[in-house]
Parts: sequence; structure tokens; C-alpha cells
Amino acid sequence: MMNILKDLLYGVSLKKVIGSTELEVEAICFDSRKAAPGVLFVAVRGTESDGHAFIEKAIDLGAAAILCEELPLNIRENISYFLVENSAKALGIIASNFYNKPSAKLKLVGVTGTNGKTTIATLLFQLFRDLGYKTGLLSTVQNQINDLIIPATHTTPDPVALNRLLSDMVESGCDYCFMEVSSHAVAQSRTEGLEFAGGIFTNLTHDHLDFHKTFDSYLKAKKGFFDRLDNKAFALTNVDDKNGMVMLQNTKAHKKTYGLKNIADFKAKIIENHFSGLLLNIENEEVWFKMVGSFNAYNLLAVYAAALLLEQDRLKVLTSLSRLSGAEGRFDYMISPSGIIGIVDYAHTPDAVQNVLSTIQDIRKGTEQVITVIGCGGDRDKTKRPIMAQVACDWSNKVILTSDNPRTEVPEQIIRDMEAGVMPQNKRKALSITDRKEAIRTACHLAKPGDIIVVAGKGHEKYQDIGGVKLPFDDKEILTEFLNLVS
Ligand SMILES: CC(=O)N[C@H]1[C@@H](OP(=O)(O)OP(=O)(O)OC[C@H]2O[C@@H](n3ccc(=O)[nH]c3=O)[C@H](O)[C@@H]2O)O[C@H](CO)[C@@H](O)[C@@H]1O[C@H](C)C(=O)N[C@@H](C)C(=O)N[C@H](CCC(=O)O)C(=O)O
Ligand SMILES: Nc1ncnc2c1ncn2[C@@H]1O[C@H](COP(=O)(O)OP(=O)(O)OP(=O)(O)O)[C@@H](O)[C@H]1O
Ligand SMILES: N[C@H](CCC[C@H](N)C(=O)O)C(=O)O
Ligand SMILES: [Mg+2]
Repeated sequence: MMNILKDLLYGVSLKKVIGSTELEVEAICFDSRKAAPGVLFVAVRGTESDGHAFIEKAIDLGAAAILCEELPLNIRENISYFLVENSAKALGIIASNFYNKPSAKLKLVGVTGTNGKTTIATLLFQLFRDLGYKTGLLSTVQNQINDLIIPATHTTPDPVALNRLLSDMVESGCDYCFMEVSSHAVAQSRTEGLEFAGGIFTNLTHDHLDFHKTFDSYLKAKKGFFDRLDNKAFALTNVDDKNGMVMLQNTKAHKKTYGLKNIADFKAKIIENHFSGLLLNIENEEVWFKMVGSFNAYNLLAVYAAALLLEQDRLKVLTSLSRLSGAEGRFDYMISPSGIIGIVDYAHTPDAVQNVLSTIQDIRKGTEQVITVIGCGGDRDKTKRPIMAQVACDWSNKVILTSDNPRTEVPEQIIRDMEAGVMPQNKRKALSITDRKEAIRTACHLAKPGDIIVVAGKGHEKYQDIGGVKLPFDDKEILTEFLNLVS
């Protein structure tokens, strides 16, 4: 590991230096609570607090050097200080230097967009494993280095954790890494300093407006990822999405498109769409896939296109892709002994809810009832709550509004925010049950053979965060249990 200060700072533009740059540092730290002797403390301005307020505390715990945007009034002896314009960006570059630029030693592909990131990154990971490559994955569900699973705390880890994981992938001989790039990560420069072999854009719809404030700044965050790709990389975009081409406006990367409707470099057509899977025509090849739903035709096509841009054999790619089932908790399908269908899905945006429910409308036979159990996360975008409830009501016969992860909010208040989206004509369809387990139980009791229960919003999650405490909770396990009970 490279840890002499002047090597770590390579590529960072410094406005002012106080003290030695020859010092050896033990680690990089951006949270004073984790400071230890010999670390370089990077003061980052956050959403809750300002890292600059903790510089003294970091030094008290042993920090040997400080990187910041504003020098403290009290400059201490024997401590090195570095003044920069943007410490979050500097942190990304330093973290990459610390681990010897691991992103340049493998082919790193980033996936960004509102929905579909986990699905695409996971399918690419599974595909490249199947094609025989050592591969890494950084995703919402989990991080993975070949067969080793490492739990994930974020969709995109912080820069230090991210570069450490990439470095472990290089150590394990990985040729490729597929990672999700969240809009938070771009806005907070978590991916600064990384060298990408390619970037993929899925779609852009309503989410995270609590954090980005406007749709425009959300769009800019996503676009920022493509703006930073270099001319050796590819930039693959969904041409059917309204903002697909906007993403590529200022990129230096090779521009490539995929789509089902518009003219594109990579094209596909849906031939058949069933609960058992999709039959697609991809560039004149008809192939059955296990993945369900028209939105997955986009995901599969993006994966196929990326694999070809990474110079893989077309037929081998299609053969392998046809066997894959994607990420856990995405359109996870089960059927009870009495014939009730249960689907667990991670849809937690209005667009995802509509996609999942409209897919079900497309493929169901006609007379069955669709019963949707849905909640919205606390401490997240409040404006999506009434819209998600409205979409759920518009596309279901019965809707049970319930809790997702209330986090620090009052669960009943979140449900009231959702209820505001239930239109008068839909009132008789909706009922509210705060306890999510009770809500799933009720859906199972209401369902008759042939009916379809959709439990949306938590997908693979194995917990429910109530009041900041994560209690064990698993939609799939609970649904399986009740479906068998009522059968
Ligand atoms: C809103 C958000 O993204 N917050 C992330 C952010 O925290 P922050 O900017 O709010 O940090 P802060 O608490 O204001 O503190 C500012 C700085 O002071 C430091 N500090 C703070 C307190 C202290 O005593 N000492 C100290 O040094 C902090 O370490 C930080 O460097 O930076 C932290 C360190 O990287 C993250 O852990 C934290 O993620 C929180 C836990 C989170 O829930 N993030 C979610 C919203 C998120 O990032 N989600 C996206 C996916 C969304 C999607 O599905 O698309 C993700 O990539 O996971
Ligand atoms: N291409 C797509 N277009 C629209 N909706 C999709 C698409 N792919 C998946 N979805 C829906 O969005 C949900 C989330 O999918 P996925 O986990 O792949 O997205 P994500 O972008 O990783 O989400 P997150 O931001 O939470 O990490 C799925 O459960 C499904 O309902
Ligand atoms: N990564 C997303 C996931 C949301 C999933 C949903 N279950 C919720 O808790 O809101 C976020 O942090 O916004
Ligand atoms: Mg994800």
C-alpha cells in the first residue's frame, strides 16, 4: 500500500500546504470517531454535519495529517495540513492512490439510473463468472469477489471501502468488476479517481428528490458519471428513455445505444412475455430468458450489449444469459399449493411499481385479482409516497398500505402521506395496516386460488428498520409461510 503523503496526494490540486509531505500515514479516515494514531483525516462537508468541526477531535485521537477546505484557526505543531477546493473529490483520489489505483488493474463497469442497476450489475457478474472469468460485484444486495460474499451497507460504498474492495478483487485475480453507481455516490464524489472501462445508463424517473431537491439536479448527478468517463471507455445508454441521450451529451467515451423502440446499436424485440420468462429476439436471434417482465428485456439487452462491448462471444453470451435468474428479491415468484401466486419485488419508486404491476397485467389471464402490499421508506423522498399509492391503486384490485422501513419517522404518518394519493374512486380498494407482517397475512387471507399477491418495496432486505433498530424481517419468508398456511 502506498502511504507516503506526497504519493497519496498525487493528482490532488493543493491550494496550500503546511508541514511535511514526507510523512507516512497508516490509513485514511473521514470520520473522526474512527480516527487513530498516524491517520490522514479528511474533513468532508456532509448533509448532517461538517467534518471540519471534528478536526481537533481527530488530532486528539492521533491523526498525523489533515486535508480540508478551510484551515482551522489553531494550526498544531508536527501536524501536516493540506488545503483543497473540494475534499470529497480529493478523498476519492487519495483512496485510489492508497490502494495503488486498483480500478486501473481490472475492467470496471459502472451502472447508473433510477431502476435496474442491481439487476444489470448482478446479471453481468453472473454472466462473466459463467464465462469463466474471475469477477467482482458491488451492489445493493451484496458485494462479491468470485465466490466470497461481503455484506453491503450502501449501493455504492464510500471511497475508502470501495477502493479497498477493488484492491481485494485485484489481489484475487479479478479481470472484471461490475458496480452500481448511485446518484448519491456521484453527488458525493464517491467514485472520483476511479478508472472505468464502461458506463451503462438504465433510466431516469422519480426518486431521491429529498436529497437532490430537483429532478434537474438528480439528472445532473447521473450525467456527471458519464461526463467523467475517458475516451477509452464505452458509454452505453437506453435510447428509449427520455433522458438517455442527454446522459451522453458531454462524454468523451464511445457512445453506444440500446433500445426496444427506437433505432439503436443494440436492438431487441419482445416476442412472448409470461410468468415463466421472456422470449426475445436479440439481433435476429430468438432466445428464452428466465427473467420476467418487459422492463427486464431492457436489463437483458443492456447486459448483452455491455458483454459484446467487452469483446465477449455473442452466442456464448446469449446461451449463458438465458440460464440466469438475476438478483434476489426482484420479481421473485412463488405459487402456493392452492394456486395463489406470490411475487416479492424491490419496486420502491413510482415507475418501478408501475412497471411491475403493468407487467403482471400484461401476462395474467384476466379474471384473477391483483392484491398489492406496499409501503414507503422513512427518512427518504416524501414526494414519491402519494404517487406510489396512486399507482398501486390504479394497477391493482386491492391495495394494503403498510410500513416499509419507517427509520426515524412515525409509521402512521408515512401511511397518511401515502393515503393522500388514493383517489376517491379507489378508496374502496385500499386499506391500511401498519404492521407489515399483518398486512402480508391479510393479503394471503383475501386471496383466492389464481389471485396474485405483490409484496413491493423491500425485495432482498432481511430486516425492517423501525426507529433506527434493524429487526429481522424477510418478505419472502413471511409470504411463503402465510401462503402455505392458507392453502
Ligand atoms: C445522505 C447520505 O448519502 N449520507 C451519506 C454521507 O453522510 P453525510 O454526508 O450525511 O455525513 P454527515 O453525517 O453529514 O457527516 C459529514 C462528515 O463528517 C464526518 N463526521 C461526522 C460526525 C462525527 O462525529 N465525526 C465526523 O468526522 C462524517 O464521517 C462525514 O465524513 O456519507 C456517509 C459516509 O460515506 C454515508 O454513510 C451516508 O450514508 C447514509 C448512511 C445513507 O443512508 N445513505 C443513503 C441515502 C445512500 O447513500 N443511498 C445510496 C443508494 C440510493 C439508491 O438506492 O439509489 C447508496 O449509494 O447507498
Ligand atoms: N429496467 C428497469 N426499468 C424499470 N424498472 C425496473 C427495471 N429493472 C428493475 N426494475 C424495477 O425496479 C426494482 C429495483 O430494481 P433494481 O434493484 O435492479 O434497481 P436499482 O437501480 O438497483 O435500485 P436501487 O436504487 O435501490 O439500488 C425492481 O424490483 C423492479 O421492480
Ligand atoms: N437504496 C434505497 C433503497 C430503498 C428501499 C426501501 N425499502 C426503503 O427503505 O425506502 C434507499 O436507500 O433509498
Ligand atoms: Mg441497487
